[in-house]
Amino acid sequence: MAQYARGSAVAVIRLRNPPVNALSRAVLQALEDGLKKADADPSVKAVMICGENGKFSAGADIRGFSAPKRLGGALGPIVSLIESSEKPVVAAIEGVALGGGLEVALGCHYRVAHVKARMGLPEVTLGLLPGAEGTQRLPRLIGVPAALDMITTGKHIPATEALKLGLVDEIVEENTIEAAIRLANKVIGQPLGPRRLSLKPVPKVPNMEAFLDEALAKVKRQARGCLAPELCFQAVRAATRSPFAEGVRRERELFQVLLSSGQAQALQYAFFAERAVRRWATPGGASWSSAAPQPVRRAAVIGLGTMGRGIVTSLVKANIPLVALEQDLENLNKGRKAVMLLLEREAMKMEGGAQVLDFHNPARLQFTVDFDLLRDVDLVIEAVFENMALKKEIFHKLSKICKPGALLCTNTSALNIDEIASATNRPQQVIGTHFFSPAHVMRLLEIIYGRHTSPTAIATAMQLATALKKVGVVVGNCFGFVGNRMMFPYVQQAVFLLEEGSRPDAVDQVLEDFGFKIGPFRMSDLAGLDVGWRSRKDQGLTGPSLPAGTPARQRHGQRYSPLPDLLCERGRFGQKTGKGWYLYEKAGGRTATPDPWLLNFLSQYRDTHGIRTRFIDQEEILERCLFSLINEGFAILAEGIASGPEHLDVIYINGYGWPKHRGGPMFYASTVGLPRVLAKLQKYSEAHPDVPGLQPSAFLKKLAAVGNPPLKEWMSYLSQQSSKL
Ligand SMILES: CC(C)(COP(=O)(O)OP(=O)(O)OC[C@H]1O[C@@H](n2cnc3c(N)ncnc32)[C@H](O)[C@@H]1OP(=O)(O)O)[C@@H](O)C(=O)NCCC(=O)NCCSC(=O)/C=C/CCCCCCCCCCCCC(=O)O
Repeated sequence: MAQYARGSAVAVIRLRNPPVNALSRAVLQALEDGLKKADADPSVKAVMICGENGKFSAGADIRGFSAPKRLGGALGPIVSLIESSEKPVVAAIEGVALGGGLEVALGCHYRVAHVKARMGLPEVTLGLLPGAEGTQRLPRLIGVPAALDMITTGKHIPATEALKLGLVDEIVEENTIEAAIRLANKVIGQPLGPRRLSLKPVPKVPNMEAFLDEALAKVKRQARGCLAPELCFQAVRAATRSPFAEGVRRERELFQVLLSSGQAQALQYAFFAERAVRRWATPGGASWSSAAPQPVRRAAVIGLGTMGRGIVTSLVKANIPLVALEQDLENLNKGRKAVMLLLEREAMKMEGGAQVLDFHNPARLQFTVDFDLLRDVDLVIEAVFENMALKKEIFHKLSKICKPGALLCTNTSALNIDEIASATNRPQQVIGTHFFSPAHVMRLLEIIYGRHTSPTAIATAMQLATALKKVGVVVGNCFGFVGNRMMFPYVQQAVFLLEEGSRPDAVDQVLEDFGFKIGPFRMSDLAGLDVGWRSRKDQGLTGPSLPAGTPARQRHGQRYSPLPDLLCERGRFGQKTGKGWYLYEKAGGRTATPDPWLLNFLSQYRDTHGIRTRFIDQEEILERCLFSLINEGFAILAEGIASGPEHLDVIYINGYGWPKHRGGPMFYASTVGLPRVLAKLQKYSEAHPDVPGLQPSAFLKKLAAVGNPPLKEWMSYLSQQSSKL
């Protein structure tokens, strides 16, 4: 709600809806009532609008957008009411003024912000646009280029930048409310016409149309199939072409298009899913609500390869003092140089730069080859090569050296956490922390608990994720955990499609058109084909340990494609060697071009194995890749490896380039409809009976059989299923 109070000549309207003062129906009604009351009271000469508990407002109540009676245009008229007030209205912006919250502030005649406040119009990230006249007022206040940037990206800007842009009139370090009341008193009686944004012209840009054409091309390039950025652009363009009232009409039309779009539903689902995964739970009964994290005052990272360097950079950026350890001086010096380079680059992007990060100070970042320096750290992240024997050796050493309470984390993408923990005297403090490359950039942190991992250890790893500004997702221990386990059947299908007649660029194109940042073959070339090759050799699927007489295209009675192994045997590791599934301009090059050699090689391969080349259409490519990945997701849920479909979706959006506007694989399955996913899997499985990844999971079958329930009810159908944990 909003609380109305009158002190001296300034009436105060305080938005109140904890925790972020979202604009619900009740808040809007109270805001409107407060404005009318102030208007009717002759002793009130000015109005100040602020938010409860140091937050102005995080905007419209997002849950309201999917409510049966949606409120689209409900806020615009209230913003107009504020602007048309004959008494000056001042916004006191503390904490955040986002979305509809900022639009309320734009209706005010003056804006005072606390220096630590953040402002933005993030509707685009929810598949919407600022539908309370924000697309028409903001360009009039800060100009078209800056407004377009804020509205089409949804970025939050700090108060200091808002002041430079002219978005706020004043920033203060002390009491924002007092400063706003002071300003309100000062401006009583001054003309309000020049302060009404709807009356201002949109500032001219030299050659506006050329500027807009270029801006549109950029927006389209970055949107990759997401609708909202382009419609945000169109709404701002309307401000440059039409009078205010007409621009508002256009904004409303576009808002309604977005509001009813599947993309908006997917993006809003993703918003809440990211928050839901913070409330982790394990089948054993441990949960976020009862487990308390341990403080991490000092950490250590072991191994300064690609992953270790990124992890060190992340910890430094999070202001956690640490020791970085390598096995010998040569690797240490190489690693130190690379880390320093990364940190210099990161510092350049930050206000205050290197001084803020303080990474030249050995008390904050110490490089060593001496394990003894790990005695007093609170947490260690081991990030060495994916080799079980090596990891066990390190964990054995750690359990002897580290203090009893230290948390021992292993950065692994697939290895068994329990086996690693078995090398220590404290398996309850061993946990998997699967970072994604580059570790200082990628937001996902998969947190894997083992059989003995304590709730405190999980809570501490989750707290670490928050400190590193990452999304931590707690999952159980199985080969590949959640992300890579779902990725295996996806990549497997992609390779099978090549065997049957497709081409790497055709498969990639279909998945990139779907919205993936990068298709499976480009991804594999980027990551390095040798990584999977090594793992397959370790598993005895290829290489010298493969028993003589094993059929080329079969392992353990199932279909297997040796294609990736054959490329590796020819030294084609991807970008690093200049050739893999594609050809690159040089070793380390990034421009992928289809390689005639590979196409010829594929055709010879098919001849050798008697495979009849057939045309494979886009639908089959998409369905076989995505539905096999989704199918594995259902198996993971049934086994209790993840506690809900939101976990899988958050992992895929933040770690695997899944297009956010499609909500994640499990949300996508819910939009396709589970009976359809099931029917397609059954069809493909009949055609390829030797591919277990295409055989529909029992959980999917059950959900389809009970009538395709909504995603949020799926887990309730598991009660009768057996959990492996
Ligand atoms: C930066 C944040 C604000 C805070 O971040 P942080 O401190 O990390 O905290 P969080 O964990 O993210 O959030 C805390 C909890 O608050 C919930 N939350 C946050 N914002 C909203 C919101 N806008 N609506 C609902 N709930 C919100 C969040 O889910 C957490 O709770 P939980 O853990 O999930 O339980 C950060 O939260 C953030 O970035 N928030 C989103 C900001 C944003 O995107 N704002 C834009 C919203 S869209 C908008 O404003 C559109 C305007 C166009 C015009 C619309 C006109 C219609 C208005 C009428 C609406 C009427 C609704 C009817 C409902 C009813 O019946 O009453």
